[in-house]
Amino acid sequence: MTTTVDAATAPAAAVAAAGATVWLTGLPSAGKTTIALALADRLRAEGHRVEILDGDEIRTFLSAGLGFSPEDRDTNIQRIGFVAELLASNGVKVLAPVIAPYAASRAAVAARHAEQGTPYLEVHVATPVEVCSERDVKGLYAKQAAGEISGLTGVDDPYEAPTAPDLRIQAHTQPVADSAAALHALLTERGLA
Ligand SMILES: Nc1ncnc2c1ncn2[C@@H]1O[C@H](COP(=O)(O)OS(=O)(=O)O)[C@@H](OP(=O)(O)O)[C@H]1O
Ligand SMILES: Nc1ncnc2c1ncn2[C@@H]1O[C@H](COP(=O)(O)OP(=O)(O)O)[C@@H](O)[C@H]1O
Repeated sequence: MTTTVDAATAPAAAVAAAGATVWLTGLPSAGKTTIALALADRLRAEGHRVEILDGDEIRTFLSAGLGFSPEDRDTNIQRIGFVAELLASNGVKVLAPVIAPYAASRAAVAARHAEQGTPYLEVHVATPVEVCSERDVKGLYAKQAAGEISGLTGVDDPYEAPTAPDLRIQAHTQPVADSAAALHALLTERGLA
């Protein structure tokens, strides 16, 4: 059973009360967090309850001690997916700007949501690695190039791009507001905003 609300007929209050998880997957510095923050502002202004489960922050608490091996990344994703589903099934719009490089990990999160009848949207923030490495918000690309770190997603570690996301955003070709608007339109189309 799905909890998605029919946008055409549902009152605004019901749409605002419908929970969902929106997972923004993409490379480091792709713009996942920036777009999630812009969408969160808009949703909150419209009366939605919103939580952002940011990969970076989660690794400080919920996933403290985990590294970036395939196993640790999967554990991280499943933990975030678990919390996201709990929140979403209680009426929260959950935005997860988390790399989630492996298709199987993402599929497991989607399956958990499907089992519970909780709406789940996969969004690929498809900024190319050349643009991400120029932005290099945290200096990781420079460190990898200098040989100070290895295993950087999209450079010397895998990134399995989604083959059929609910939405693929060419985020580098448009302003942040347009990316957030595209995501908002998707939520509206699904009866979630
Ligand atoms: N080796 C390596 N590869 C990828 N990312 C790295 C690495 N080391 C540190 N970081 C920084 O960790 C931030 C959070 O990563 P995530 O939890 O989203 O990664 S994962 O989904 O578990 O793969 C991630 O945050 P974002 O840049 O916001 O995506 C990175 O900045
Ligand atoms: N068109 C754009 N869309 C999204 N972010 C952009 C864009 N142009 C520049 N940026 C910048 O790129 C950086 C992306 O960083 P961030 O959102 O933390 O990425 P991620 O969460 O994917 O690691 C931010 O500093 C943001 O201001």
